[in-house]
Amino acid sequence: MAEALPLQPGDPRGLGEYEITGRLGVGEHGAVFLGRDRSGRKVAIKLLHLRLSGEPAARDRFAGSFAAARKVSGFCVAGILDADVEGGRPYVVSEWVDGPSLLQLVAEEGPRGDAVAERLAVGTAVALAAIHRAGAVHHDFKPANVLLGRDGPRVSDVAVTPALDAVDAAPNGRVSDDPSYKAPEQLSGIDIGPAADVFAWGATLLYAVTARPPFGDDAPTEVMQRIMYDDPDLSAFPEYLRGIVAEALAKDPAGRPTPAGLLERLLDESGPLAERMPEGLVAEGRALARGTTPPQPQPQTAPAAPAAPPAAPPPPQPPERPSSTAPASFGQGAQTGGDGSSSGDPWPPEEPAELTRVDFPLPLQSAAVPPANAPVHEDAATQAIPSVHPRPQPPAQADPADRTEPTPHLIPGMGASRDEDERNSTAVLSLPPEEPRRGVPGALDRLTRLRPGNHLLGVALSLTIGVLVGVAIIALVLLPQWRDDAGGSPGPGAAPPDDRPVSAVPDGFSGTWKGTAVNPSRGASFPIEVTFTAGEKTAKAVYPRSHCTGTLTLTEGTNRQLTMALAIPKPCTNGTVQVSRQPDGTLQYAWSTPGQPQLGYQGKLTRG
Ligand SMILES: Nc1ncnc2c1ncn2[C@@H]1O[C@H](COP(=O)(O)OP(=O)(O)OP(=O)(O)O)[C@@H](O)[C@H]1O
Repeated sequence: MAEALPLQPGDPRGLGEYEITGRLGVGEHGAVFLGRDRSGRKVAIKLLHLRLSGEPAARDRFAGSFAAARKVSGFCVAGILDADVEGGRPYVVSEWVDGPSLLQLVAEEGPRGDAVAERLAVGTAVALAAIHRAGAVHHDFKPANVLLGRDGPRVSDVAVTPALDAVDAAPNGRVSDDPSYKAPEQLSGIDIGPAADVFAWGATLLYAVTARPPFGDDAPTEVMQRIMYDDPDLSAFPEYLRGIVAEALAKDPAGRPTPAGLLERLLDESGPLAERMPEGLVAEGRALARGTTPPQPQPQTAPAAPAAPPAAPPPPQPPERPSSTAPASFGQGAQTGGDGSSSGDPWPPEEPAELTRVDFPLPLQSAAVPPANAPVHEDAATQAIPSVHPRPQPPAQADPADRTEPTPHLIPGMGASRDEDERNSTAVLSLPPEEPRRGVPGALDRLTRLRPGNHLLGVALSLTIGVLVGVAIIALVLLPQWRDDAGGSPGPGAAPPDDRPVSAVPDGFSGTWKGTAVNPSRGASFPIEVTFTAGEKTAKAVYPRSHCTGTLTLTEGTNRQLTMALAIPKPCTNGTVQVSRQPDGTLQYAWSTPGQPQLGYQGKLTRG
């Protein structure tokens, strides 16, 4: 690969004090040129697609974002040398790195082996630790920004994204960006901090060992969905790296190690990596892990590395011939471990492993647990046990046995005390106060006020009234409820039908419903199909784009709204679903999972 491509018509020949000599490439934020400073040193100059407003505050914010980044020193960073925001087109000058990006190398030569993975892991963790230690963040760490110099990996584009964010030129989570290496919090826009770089570190390493985007290569919305909910397959890592990468890819930023924490683990005395890394890198990494001043950057030459290759960056080589120019540690050349044994990619280069599609074996969230206070409907028989109190339930009434006021007995002479009997002899045959009188026909009401001539008549009247009251309760309260539970429509005058509880899917939900759910905070959307059958306790949920079919199980519901637990296989995610009938005849479908409201999505489904 040539050092740089020729300049094109329209490319600048100079920027400020820098002479432009060639083109290194074009990224999303602008073209990168090879240049020379006054001393003749080669530099990389990124000319940003950005016109800052004349507003001084925006320029200050933009320039300020580089202030911390310029303090970053270390052998694993392509250091920021200069940033100009005064001219018509801002540009950022950084150290030129003689080598391809990790993206280029893996795209051309396939997945890297264990030795490269571990060198990348340590080198880039050192870079991130140095960046964070300087008070900066990267926020666009990805394979394109890991440059493979002849002496090790170097992280480029430090502070460019935060600078653009500072002037609202690159809002986080923008759907047009490739989200593959963004952390969940960057997609949701909540709680974005240095931990996002650690997530990107894990995702970038996964790309290096699989040659596949860590969360698939579908549409950005699908990728975002997987970043938010799914754990990628890490089986391509050697065991000693797998656990560390898994922690780096934790969905919750608070659950991720810091770069210093990564280094502590990676360079642990008892671990296998330290002795395979260049001494200078180990010293720098351990100092960063301890929070002490790192030693002067040392070249990252591996302890027993083979003779350094020629200076030119590694071209994509045809497999027939060895790469004489590839970086010793990253290209096709053999890698040598600290013990002198070959621990790197062998020559001829290993065939890219027959990789299965990146898999997402475990849904993030376990099956949703219904709220603790949610009534658990058992079977239809127990559900049908009559309750004399129509729902919504009134406050629980005390057991009559606990009352201080004795309840008048229905049958005169059977009161709790003599006094009571006397009271009852003149004013009884009323219903107990807890029994609602509504629904008792007027004739019965009058009957209850009759003074009985003797106990026999009283007993007869009481029994008659009791039976009639029971019949009335059954007719007015229980029958409509039974009809509802069976999916029937409520009788006239039964109120309010929509809020009546059900233990099975009511008629109104019956059929197949289709629509699209969206997560507005992530700009993600995906189609959903749900099929309900009246009288069933479960329904079928299909997410066609992700090829998932799940089961919704009713946990609680009314004629209008059902709360259901969604059990669905990977790559989709379990959760709690609420479906509610809308006045316009549609269904509102809302998915959620406890404690993570930003992950929720919802949408309107129509029958069909
Ligand atoms: N400091 C550098 N030294 C050598 N080459 C560089 C340097 N910085 C960038 N490049 C090269 O320039 C090209 C474009 O880099 P750039 O950073 O713009 O890409 P990107 O990261 O994909 O884009 P963006 O960061 O804008 O999304 C890449 O091929 C990269 O290898």
